[in-house]
Amino acid sequence: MEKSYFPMFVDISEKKIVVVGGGRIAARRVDTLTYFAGNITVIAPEVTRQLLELNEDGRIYCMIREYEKGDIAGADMVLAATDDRQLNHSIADECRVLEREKGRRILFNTADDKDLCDFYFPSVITRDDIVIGINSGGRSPGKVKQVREKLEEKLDIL
Ligand SMILES: C[C@@]1(CC(=O)O)C2=NC(=C\c3[nH]c(c(CCC(=O)O)c3CC(=O)O)Cc3[nH]c(c(CC(=O)O)c3CCC(=O)O)/C=C3\N/C(=C\2)[C@@H](CCC(=O)O)[C@]3(C)CC(=O)O)/[C@H]1CCC(=O)O
Ligand SMILES: NC(=O)c1ccc[n+]([C@@H]2O[C@H](COP(=O)([O-])OP(=O)(O)OC[C@H]3O[C@@H](n4cnc5c(N)ncnc54)[C@H](O)[C@@H]3O)[C@@H](O)[C@H]2O)c1
Repeated sequence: MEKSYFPMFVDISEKKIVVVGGGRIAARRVDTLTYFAGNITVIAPEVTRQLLELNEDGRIYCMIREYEKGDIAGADMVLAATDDRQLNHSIADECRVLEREKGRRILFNTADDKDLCDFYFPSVITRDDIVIGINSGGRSPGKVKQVREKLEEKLDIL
């Protein structure tokens, strides 16, 4: 049976979030996360201008260097979004080892392999107190984007 993912609205305001990678996808996700979370670290040798600005404003903390094993040790949530598939996968393994050996509970997401994710990154619309999350269970991310754009148009005329 095809799985569907439950839209659970979770308090991540004080969770420690580590994002590995600082390109287009990481920047898009960090932009969304800053609305919900106050403890975000980005680790990458190269980061987008948008991420640098968030760092300068003190909204996130950027470590401008390559990922090193152990960087995720204290994290509650980890997003791997590098263009190095092997690295993304080895961070997934590192999370699983920390869980097994240290009893840690880390929510892991990687942008390049839906089968390794504990959760999927949603498409998000925020309007005043309303938060809308959209997801297709990993089957149609392109369609999810279109639905978000259509909903935003409708909300704009309300
Ligand atoms: C919602 C959004 C959030 C965000 O990313 O911010 C998001 N993907 C978005 C867009 C998008 N993704 C892709 C394209 C180009 C192709 C196309 O057009 O189809 C576009 C369009 C674009 O970028 O324009 C390619 C892609 N996506 C995934 C893989 C890997 C795989 O399937 O295994 C690959 C191949 C990568 C490769 O080539 O290696 C996987 C995932 N992408 C997810 C989320 C998760 C649940 C998705 C769902 O709900 O089904 C999931 C499962 C896991 C995760 O990443 O959390 C965002 C729309 C935001 C918005 O605009 O509102
Ligand atoms: N889930 C999605 O929506 C989606 C959509 C398109 C692509 N992708 C996947 O996401 C990946 C990233 O895409 P992008 O467009 O952001 O790529 P990008 O090339 O813009 O960025 C890659 C980032 O990874 C960083 N990086 C590389 N090696 C690193 C290391 N050793 N340690 C830390 N950071 C390192 C780079 O410095 C850079 O910041 C793609 O390779 C693709 O597999 C996912």
